[in-house]
Amino acid sequence: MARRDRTDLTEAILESICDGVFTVDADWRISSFNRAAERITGIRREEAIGQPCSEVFRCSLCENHCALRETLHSNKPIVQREGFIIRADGQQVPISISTAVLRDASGRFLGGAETFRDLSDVEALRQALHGQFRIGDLVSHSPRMQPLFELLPTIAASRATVLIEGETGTGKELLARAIHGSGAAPDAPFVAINCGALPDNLLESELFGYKKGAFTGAVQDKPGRLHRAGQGTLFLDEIGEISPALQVRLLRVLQERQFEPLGATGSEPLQARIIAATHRDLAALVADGRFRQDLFYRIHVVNLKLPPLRDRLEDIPLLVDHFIARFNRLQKRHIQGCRPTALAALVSHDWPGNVRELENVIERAFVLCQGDWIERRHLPAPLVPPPQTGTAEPTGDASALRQLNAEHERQTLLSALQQHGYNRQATAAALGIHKTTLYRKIQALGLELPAIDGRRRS
Ligand SMILES: Nc1ncnc2c1ncn2[C@@H]1O[C@H](COP(=O)(O)OP(=O)(O)OP(=O)(O)O)[C@@H](O)[C@H]1O
Repeated sequence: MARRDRTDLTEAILESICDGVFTVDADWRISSFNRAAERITGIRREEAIGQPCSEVFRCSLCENHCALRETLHSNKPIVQREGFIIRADGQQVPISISTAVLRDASGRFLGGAETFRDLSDVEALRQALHGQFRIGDLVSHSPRMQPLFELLPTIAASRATVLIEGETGTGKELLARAIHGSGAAPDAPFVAINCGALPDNLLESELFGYKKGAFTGAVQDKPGRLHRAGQGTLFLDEIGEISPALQVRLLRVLQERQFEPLGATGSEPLQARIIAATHRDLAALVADGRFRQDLFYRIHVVNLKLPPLRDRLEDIPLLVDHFIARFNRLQKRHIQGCRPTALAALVSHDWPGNVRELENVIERAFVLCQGDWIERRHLPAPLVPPPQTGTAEPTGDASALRQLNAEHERQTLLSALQQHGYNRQATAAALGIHKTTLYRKIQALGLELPAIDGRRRS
């Protein structure tokens, strides 16, 4: 075969494989970059060729564990080393890397070749196996949230009215959006209104809308949110705050599935699905006579309860990673994670503001953190109180405290292991404990570590 034909054939093969492939010359500049590499990294070939590979291929291994550098030094290929890259859009993509030295027919050194495989699907499966759930933007791996995630597709497929209960910041609106987004009409409008934020008459006109001339100042028709939600979802946040008069009007709308804008001569059909939410105990409000029982039953058809964050501490590391990834994407930053001591402080906090408070704490840490890792000093004072003096015994339920400490220790160990690629020697050194102590703790806490090369490390 002629030399030119051989080159064309090699190029055709490179373009047809679904793993990313790039080659570097002796100066570490990229000399070829296939189509799959463009897809996985989000960087176009024209932008990549001729650039130093570490500027294009921003990989977690680049700095200390560059596989290609190791191969070029040792002359030995590396097969499927795991790491992640930061795509051009800031998204983190898990990959596995294999490397080889490139030589011509006479054995002359040409450079190196790296192939990399997108492990996003594998990682998603792995997360599913480890009990992580995600619907829309809502993430959790708490057993307390599991029934909710299991029910969600069935609830989303129905048009039943839903009542979501949960403390402030637990994700009620996010859950409502997830139900809407997983339903039959995800592209239909999702219209939210906070019933606790508006005075009665304004809330009424916002909900029902009005016709021109309905009152002084009504110079033109204004459709209400019941109308604007169309065939989508109307989210009534803080439903527990509406006045008795408006409770009656709302009850009629739900019973008759129609509503009348102020000043209208006829009624309009209600097409939207209603999802209501409250941070109050609505049944207690009914018992106190402050919320109508008949309306309660109308909106209580499906009832979902979001547990507070302090009752699902195991979600904190996952949520922290989730928010770090989001802020990295939004702010074009490359923060890698939280140091174990910072994570331990986060797990020990009570979170009265729930997930929203955690999100704010991470956002604040992004402002203060100039390096790659969020540390304890980047957290606000209430989370890192100065060391206690005195010898007073801790008060409260001892078993709850023990449980919290175990969870705290579990998260600290897991995070440290993760940061050191599950290398026990390095993890023990970082934590300042002996390797056998680390091993004992792993056993005692029943930590399941990921299988690597078919072996399970524990
Ligand atoms: N499980 C979760 N996964 C990811 N993000 C979450 C989760 N729960 C809450 N959040 C985030 O926390 C913040 C607060 O959530 P949301 O507004 O849905 O809470 P809420 O219960 O409706 O609050 P409020 O009662 O104050 O109206 C949002 O930015 C949301 O994206």
